[in-house]
Amino acid sequence: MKPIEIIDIDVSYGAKKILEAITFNADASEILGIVGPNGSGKTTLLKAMSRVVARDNGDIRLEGRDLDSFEHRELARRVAVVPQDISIGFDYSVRDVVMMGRHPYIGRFASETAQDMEICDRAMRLANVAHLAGTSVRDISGGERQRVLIARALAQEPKILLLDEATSNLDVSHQVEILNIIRDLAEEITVVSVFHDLNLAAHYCDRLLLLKDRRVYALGTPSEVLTREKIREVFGMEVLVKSHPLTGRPYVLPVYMHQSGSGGNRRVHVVCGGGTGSDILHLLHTAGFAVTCGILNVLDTDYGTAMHLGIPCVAEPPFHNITPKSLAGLRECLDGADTVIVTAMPIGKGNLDNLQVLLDYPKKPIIFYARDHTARMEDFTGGEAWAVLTNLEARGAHRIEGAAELLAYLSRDGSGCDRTP
Ligand SMILES: Nc1ncnc2c1ncn2[C@@H]1O[C@H](COP(=O)(O)OP(=O)(O)OP(=O)(O)O)[C@@H](O)[C@H]1O
Repeated sequence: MKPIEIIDIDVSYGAKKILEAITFNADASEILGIVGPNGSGKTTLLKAMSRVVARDNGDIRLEGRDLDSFEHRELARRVAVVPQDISIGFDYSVRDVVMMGRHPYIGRFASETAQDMEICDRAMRLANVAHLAGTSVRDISGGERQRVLIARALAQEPKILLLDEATSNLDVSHQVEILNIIRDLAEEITVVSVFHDLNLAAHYCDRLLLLKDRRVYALGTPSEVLTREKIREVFGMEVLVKSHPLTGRPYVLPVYMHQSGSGGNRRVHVVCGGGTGSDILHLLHTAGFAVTCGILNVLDTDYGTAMHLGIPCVAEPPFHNITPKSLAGLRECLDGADTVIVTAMPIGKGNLDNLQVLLDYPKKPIIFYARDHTARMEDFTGGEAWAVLTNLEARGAHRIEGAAELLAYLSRDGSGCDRTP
């Protein structure tokens, strides 16, 4: 029996449908993260799970029992909520607020027992607010208030803890401290938490539920849910997803670029290597060019960038010379390209073929690209390559320095491609 099962629920505010056909369950001893854009219904889902808002239809089962069948105090002994709104109306002390978590256990006319006090003290210690016990909640910071509400939820000794962005007001060290406490607690209870920070969600959650357009868009492990494609689809944001070097969990790096759309799907092939092409691979890809690249070694930084961006790349395994098969792949890319960009990079025997092939394309517009003045072709290119580059330059290939200038050039006449002198 699952601690909580949500079966095909719809939730509305008046005539406005907020959630539709939501189905999932949370396992014992797991942290399930709810992620999704602003307004996608994350808070509403938590409210439905704690019976703060009613569902239109569908079932919610707590320990196999209909959520609606629980008497109020009975429910409060099982489900605790840390809300997004951390305002506390009255002039209570921190200890009073945390002790409210014991109300479901204390009879209406009874007073708190030594055991209640002990649990309350422990909750305050865990949430690092014990030193504020006698202070009014009006006289503490937003982050401290958030920790007080976490302590109140812990004092409730719930089986299911629902957190609505419960660490959003905390500084980074308190965020990690609280989430580590919650991680430890989750060995005994079920935690369902809304996260805006996808990296915290990836680190702390066993599974993620991604909401989009009122529905469950994805449900699975952080690696299954936090993919480039899904994030682009749901958040409309270009990101790189890498594997955290210490934990192996995914981490998400936003690509802080506007989608200019100036590429108009025109085709550009980039000959690069050693990280000299990564900036323009991003730039051209996000600008809407149909980019290909290679030939690259699979250990090359630029190869990694191409793979993260989903750019087709002709590649060789480590420590291999360029094979006829790869050369054929390169020719295929060059045949289809409107423009070829060669980045300023060291060119030795291993990658000289990349350049020599270009001599077979006398009419193909070629740009020698350097990221900035510190990366000039002269500085980086090996002697043997120089003759090829000079030859290409004599045929009209020309130099561009800086990504902005490159993009401006490619966008200038709608092609940047038919300017063979
Ligand atoms: N009490 C309410 N009455 C009417 N509409 C509401 C109410 N509360 C929320 N909404 C609307 O429901 C939608 C979902 O809101 P909800 O707060 O669940 O989203 P969310 O994903 O938690 O958003 P955020 O990421 O901004 O916190 C929004 O369009 C919101 O404006």
